[in-house]
Amino acid sequence: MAAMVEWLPWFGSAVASAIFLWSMVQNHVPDTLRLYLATLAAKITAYINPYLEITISENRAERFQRSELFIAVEAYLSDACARGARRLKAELGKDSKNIQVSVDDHEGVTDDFSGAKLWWYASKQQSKANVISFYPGEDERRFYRVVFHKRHHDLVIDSYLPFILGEGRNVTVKNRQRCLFTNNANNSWSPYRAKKSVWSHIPFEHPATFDTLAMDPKQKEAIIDDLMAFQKSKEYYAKVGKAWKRGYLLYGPPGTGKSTMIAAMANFLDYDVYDLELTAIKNNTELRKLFIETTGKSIIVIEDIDCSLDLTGKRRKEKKAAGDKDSDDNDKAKLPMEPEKDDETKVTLSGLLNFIDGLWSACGGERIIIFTTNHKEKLDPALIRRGRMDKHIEMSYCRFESFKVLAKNYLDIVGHGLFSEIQKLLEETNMSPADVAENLMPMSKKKKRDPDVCLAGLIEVLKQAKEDAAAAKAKEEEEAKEAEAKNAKDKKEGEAKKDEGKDKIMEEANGDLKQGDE
Ligand SMILES: Nc1ncnc2c1ncn2[C@@H]1O[C@H](COP(=O)(O)OP(=O)(O)OP(=O)(O)O)[C@@H](O)[C@H]1O
Ligand SMILES: [Mg+2]
Repeated sequence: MAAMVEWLPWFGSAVASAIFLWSMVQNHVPDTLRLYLATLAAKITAYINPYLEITISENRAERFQRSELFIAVEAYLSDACARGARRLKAELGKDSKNIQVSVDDHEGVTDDFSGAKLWWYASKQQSKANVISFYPGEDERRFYRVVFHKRHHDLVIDSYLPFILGEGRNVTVKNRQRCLFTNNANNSWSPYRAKKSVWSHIPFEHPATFDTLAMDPKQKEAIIDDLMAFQKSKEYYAKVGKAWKRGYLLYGPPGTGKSTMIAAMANFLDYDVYDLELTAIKNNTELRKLFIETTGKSIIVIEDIDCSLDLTGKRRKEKKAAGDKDSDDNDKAKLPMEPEKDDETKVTLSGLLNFIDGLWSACGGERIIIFTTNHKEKLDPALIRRGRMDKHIEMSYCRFESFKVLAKNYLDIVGHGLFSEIQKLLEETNMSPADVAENLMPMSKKKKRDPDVCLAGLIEVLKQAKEDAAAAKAKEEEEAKEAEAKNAKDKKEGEAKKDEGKDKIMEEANGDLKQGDE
């Protein structure tokens, strides 16, 4: 069938070309008759061969670039139709460990679309250009050709090819090697280097998933639902005129799984991760450049936002207004000709807000922004108000529900005689999942992870933590009491001094009055 599809258009074209050539060689035939014969040849071709063909070649006009449509067709055919093909070829995907299977050259594949039948085949031809190539196969031009009945012309152009482009892009995204990007320090940006040099990247291979994430199951389910709703809401965001993005604030004590949650989200959504180090950015312009260079289907992360952003402008002004002695002294110390210090970060709150509000994220859709912090209360309310950070997620200390997930992950157990004691202790102690997990890892001498040993060890650690917490609390209370007592004493002494002063003034006044009477 594939061979027939391949030769059918050729046959029609050959007949038409023969007629046309014959007319051309008959020089004595007048022009009008030649034109008539050419038209006739085209009509005969159409009559004999009612099929049209569209060729999608690999190379774009710009050199060394593959046509996006070609890549999409390749991906689409390998995913949707390749099962019908008998000859496939396998290659190691670019920048990836995945093996990618596609339709082999000269192999035909059929596809159905809205009642139309389409025949695809892949092929290649030698480049006619006189170029010496250094790599084997470089002078070959690969192409895909689709053949269909001419009555489906409009359907194929208006619906089928756009459909293939969309589907192919989805498959390409699914098959790509996801990456973890980090921003380079400004001095490594170069106009001569590739566009992406503002970010460096490595393959993203974090194993965390929502199954391995220890947290309250209801909270976890709500987050998964939220992410799924976001992913499916392209049309909704377009309808309400909002950039297709969502902001999450993850807050909680160290070791409660904020970074792990980000990895789980990226794995769940199949997104890249851009880890933005604000302290390496000099100003808002650089921030903008970095954001523009991010791609869709990505999570942009700013970890420990309270530490990395001084929320400059506003806070400095506030400090000065309050007569901040340090900053005044610094200003005075500066010599008039001293150049401005250039290396401190000048990313401002408003620069960041601009981005979050959609100005910069509007250059591409499907992005998630995540801030993490250990101190939510330290953040400027403007930064985390709903609408900017749409969802605030608290990552809390390990309670029994979270512990059960860790026990399943680390020890492969869902129940144990020591669970009830651990449950009680976890309610009475604030221990992070990171610390609990650490105690579930030790191996026995037989190089095995023994649940009895690990859980008994965890109980000991929890008891110790409980005692430490109680001792710390008692100490705190004692210190508070001492401070209170000192305050009360100081107050008493102050009042006594005040009374003494008053008595003295009265005595002096009385003395003055007596002298006056005399
Ligand atoms: N909720 C959790 N579920 C599963 N593992 C966790 C969880 N919390 C912590 N861990 C384990 O502890 C380690 C540290 O956790 P993680 O880096 O996610 O904490 P964090 O909240 O980001 O801490 P920090 O505030 O210090 O950045 C992880 O590698 C993971 O193995
Ligand atoms: Mg972290």
